[in-house]
Amino acid sequence: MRTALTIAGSDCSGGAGIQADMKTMLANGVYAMSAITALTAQNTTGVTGIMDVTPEFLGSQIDAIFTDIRPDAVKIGMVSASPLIEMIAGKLKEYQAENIVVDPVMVATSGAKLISDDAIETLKSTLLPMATVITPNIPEAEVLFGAKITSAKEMEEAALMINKTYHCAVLLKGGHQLNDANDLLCREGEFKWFNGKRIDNPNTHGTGCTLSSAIASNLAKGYDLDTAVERAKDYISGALAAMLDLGKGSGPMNHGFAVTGKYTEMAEKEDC
Ligand SMILES: Nc1ncnc2c1ncn2[C@@H]1O[C@H](COP(=O)(O)OP(=O)(O)OP(=O)(O)O)[C@@H](O)[C@H]1O
Ligand SMILES: Cc1ncc(COP(=O)(O)O)c(N)n1
Repeated sequence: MRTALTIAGSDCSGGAGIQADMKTMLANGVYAMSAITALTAQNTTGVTGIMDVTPEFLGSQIDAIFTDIRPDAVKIGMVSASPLIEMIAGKLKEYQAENIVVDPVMVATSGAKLISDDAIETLKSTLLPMATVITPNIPEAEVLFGAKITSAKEMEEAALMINKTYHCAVLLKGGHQLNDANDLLCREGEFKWFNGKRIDNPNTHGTGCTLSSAIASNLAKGYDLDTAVERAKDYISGALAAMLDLGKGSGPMNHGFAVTGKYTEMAEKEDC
């Protein structure tokens, strides 16, 4: 079985972060592992607390994983502080990790800031250049681009600049701000649009985490980047279309929509 690692923060309410990543990896048929960067106290309405792990303990988790079960792909999500980012970059270099997907998480859907300003600079100088692909949404791409993005044309300008500056492929997500379902991949100066069908679902907590983990899972299985993105978009569309409705705010998706069989049949039959 192929394996994938998520290095990210925990979302105790289960819709984003490590929890979304591992559900996504399971649903996409790979063995999921995690190195936790921070505990968050959050739910669908907001984040009430963040407790970072120490860089040393994060390093110990990554060592424990790579010295035993080598991941075929690594997804990196919320990392709030520079020393944690430096630890991740050092360890991934040491172990020559492959298929690195960086979701440059900066602000939660609920509005909470999940990264410090100096950590953004460290992210730019250390982790982005190591990535196979990075997956910013519009506000994150604006931080990397240094200007507002208000149209598909400006998405192309921003993606090209980010691709050239950080020497990594960029999947710029149209997302909630611009066109919801249409994302732009820029690799080696070439563009490819992935046009998804917009699903009318207000429950989008964890969409970014889910998409990046689905891409990592498909890279782990050996698909090329275009195919991995195509399959990841298909998966997230299914998870959104399942129309789960939980919590008082922007709720989580049903990551298990395609997981069917003996152990899920009661929930399917009785809608419980
Ligand atoms: N309503 C929707 N219908 C279909 N696809 C969507 C919809 N909303 C988002 N997506 C897709 O979900 C993926 C995640 O994009 P999004 O821009 O929501 O990420 P994000 O802003 O980082 O997410 P979040 O911060 O909520 O975790 C993208 O592929 C995007 O096109
Ligand atoms: C631990 C963690 N990581 C990432 C996100 C971003 O996800 P979203 O923007 O959907 O809230 C989050 N809320 N929590």
